[in-house]
Amino acid sequence: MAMEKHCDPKLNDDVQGTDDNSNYSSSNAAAASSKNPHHRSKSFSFRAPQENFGIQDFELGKIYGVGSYSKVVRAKKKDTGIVYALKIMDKKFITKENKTAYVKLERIVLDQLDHPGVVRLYFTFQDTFSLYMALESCEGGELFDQITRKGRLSEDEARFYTAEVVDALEYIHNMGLIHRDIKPENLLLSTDGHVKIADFGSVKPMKDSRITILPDASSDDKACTFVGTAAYVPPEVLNSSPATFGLSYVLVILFLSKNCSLTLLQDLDPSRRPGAGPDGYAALKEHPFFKRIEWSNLRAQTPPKLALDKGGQSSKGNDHHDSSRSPNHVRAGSPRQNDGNIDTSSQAESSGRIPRTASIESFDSKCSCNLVLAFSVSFPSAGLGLTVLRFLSNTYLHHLNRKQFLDEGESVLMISMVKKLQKLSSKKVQLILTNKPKLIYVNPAKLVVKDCIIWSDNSTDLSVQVTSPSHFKIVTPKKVLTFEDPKQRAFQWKEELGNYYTISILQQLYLFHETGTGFSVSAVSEFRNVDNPQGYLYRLGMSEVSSARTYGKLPTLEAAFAVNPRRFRRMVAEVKKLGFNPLRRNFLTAHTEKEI
Ligand SMILES: Nc1ncnc2c1ncn2[C@@H]1O[C@H](COP(=O)(O)OP(=O)(O)OP(=O)(O)O)[C@@H](O)[C@H]1O
Repeated sequence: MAMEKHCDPKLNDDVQGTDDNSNYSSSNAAAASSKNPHHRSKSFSFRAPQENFGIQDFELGKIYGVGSYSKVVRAKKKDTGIVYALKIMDKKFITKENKTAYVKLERIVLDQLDHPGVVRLYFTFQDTFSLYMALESCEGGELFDQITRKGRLSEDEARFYTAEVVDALEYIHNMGLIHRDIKPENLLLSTDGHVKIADFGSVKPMKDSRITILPDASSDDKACTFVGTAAYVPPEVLNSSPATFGLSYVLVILFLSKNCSLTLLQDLDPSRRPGAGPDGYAALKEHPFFKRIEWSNLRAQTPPKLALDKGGQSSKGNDHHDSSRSPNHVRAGSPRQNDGNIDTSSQAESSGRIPRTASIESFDSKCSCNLVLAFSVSFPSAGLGLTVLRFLSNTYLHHLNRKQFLDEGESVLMISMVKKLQKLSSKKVQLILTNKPKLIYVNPAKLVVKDCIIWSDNSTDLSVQVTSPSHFKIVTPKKVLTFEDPKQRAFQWKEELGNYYTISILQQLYLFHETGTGFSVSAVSEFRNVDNPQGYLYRLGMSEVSSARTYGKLPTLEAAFAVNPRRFRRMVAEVKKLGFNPLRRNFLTAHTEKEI
C-alpha cells in the first residue's frame, strides 16, 4: 500500500469543531522539530494518509473489542478486499471526555512506528460523527484470551510470548516512547499467532523521543501524569514518580512451581528489578530464562498454536461473518442508549467480553500449586508486569474460590475490579455477574464474598442507575450499592444487569428473523441443546446488541413490537415455550406490555 503521502493531517480537528490551534500543519511540525533535535526538521507528512473514505466503503464484520473511548470492528475494504481492524471513535464522546489529545497522539505515534510487534496503522478517515483508524487486523485475538482459553501457558509458550513482547517494547522504548498501558487486552496476536502491541492512546513520548510530536498532540507534560488502566499500572506510576527509563518495569510471565512466591515479584524499587538500568534489555535478553530464544529472528519462528474458543474458532475474525450490508454510518464510543431504529444486519458474533469470563472455569482445580507467576524486570514500560500478575493471580484466585461462590453449572457473565463507594471511603471489590442471575462482590484480598444478590422474576427488585460513565448504583429493595468502574463501563453494567435475559432472547430472535436466517426451529433447537440455554442466549443476544449498536441501529423491543406486533407476540410465545419469561425484566413500557 502506498503510504507516503503528504496530506493535511486534520484527523481530529473536527473533534473540537475548530481548526485554528489544532491544525496539524507542516509549520507546526517544524516548530515542534526546532525544540527537539530528533523531530523531523522540514515538513511533516503522514505515512498512513488521511483518506476520503466513508464507512460505506467497508463491509463491517464483528466487533473485535470495546475500549474506553472506541470500538474496534473488523472491516473489509470493498474494493481491495483487504481486512482491517477499524478503530471507531465517536467525536462527541471524545470531546466530552477530553480525549482529543490522546487520539491525536495515538494517530501520530502509530503513524511513525514500524515494527512487526506493533500494530500497524494504514490510514485514517472521518465523517460527521466518527473518526476512524484502519489498523492491521489482529485476527488471533488478545493474548489474554489465549491464556484463559488454555488455562495456562506452558513455559515454552510463556517464553515465546514474553520474548516477543520484550522485543517490541525494546523497539518502542528505543523510539523514546513509554506505552503506559501494557495489559493483556492490548497484547494482540496476528493470524499466525505472533504478538502485536496495540492501543497507544496512553503513550508518553520521552524528551529524546525519535517520534515527531506535533504541538497540539501531547497529552500532558509530565511522564508521571497518571494514565493507563488503574488495575495494571506499576506502583511507581501510581505513586507518581516519573515513569522514566529504568524506572518502570515489565513483569514477564512464567509458570512457576509451588515453591515460588509472589513476593519475588513486586519490588517497589524498580531499579532493583532484573533488567533495570540503561542496559536493561540486553541484560534481560541474556537472562537464563531466554537462553533458547533466538532474538534475531523471533518473528520467523513458529509461535504457539492458537487455542480455539468454545465455538471452535481459532481467530477473532472470519470473512463469512462480515455483513454484506454496511450501514450508512457507524456510531461508536461509549455505550449509549439505543435509538430505536431497526437494523437488518445480523452479526451473530461474540462481543469479546464473554469468552474471557467463561474461560475462568477452564482452570484445573487440581493444579492449585501451579501458580501463574512472573518475575519482574525493569523496563521503560508501564504495566505489563503488574497487569499480568494481577490478571493471573486474580484468575487463579477466582479459580480457587470458584466453588465457594458459583453453583454447579453457573457461569460468569461479567466481572471486573471496581470500587465500592461508601460515604467516606471506598473499597476495591471484584464485581461478578453470573447467569443465575446473581450478582456478587468479593473482597479480593480476603477472598470473601461480601454480598450476594439473587434477583427474582419481579422486575422491580433490581435496577441500575448510571450517574456517569464510570459510576453506577445498583438499587435493590433493601439497599443501594454505589460503584465506580475505572474502565468506565457503567453503562455496560447497566446493560448487562438491567436487560438480563429478556433483551437478549427477544432481540436475538428478532434479528434472526429479520435477517432471514430465521429464528427458526434450528435457532430454537440450538438453544435447547446447549448446557446452559440462558447463558447461551444471553451471550448471543448481547453480541447481537453490541453489533447492532455499532451500526447505530439497535432494535428495541418496543420498536420490534411496533413494526410487527403479531410476529413479536409469536416470538414471545416461542420463548415462553422454552421455559423463559421474556418479559420478566423491566424492559417494555407498561403500555406495550399490556398490548402484548
Ligand atoms: N488491530 C486490532 N485487531 C484486532 N483487535 C483489536 C485491534 N485493536 C484493538 N483491538 C481490540 O479492541 C479492543 C479495544 O481497542 P483499544 O484498546 O485500542 O481501544 P481503547 O478505546 O484505546 O481502549 P482502552 O480503554 O484500553 O484505552 C482491544 O482490547 C482489542 O481487543
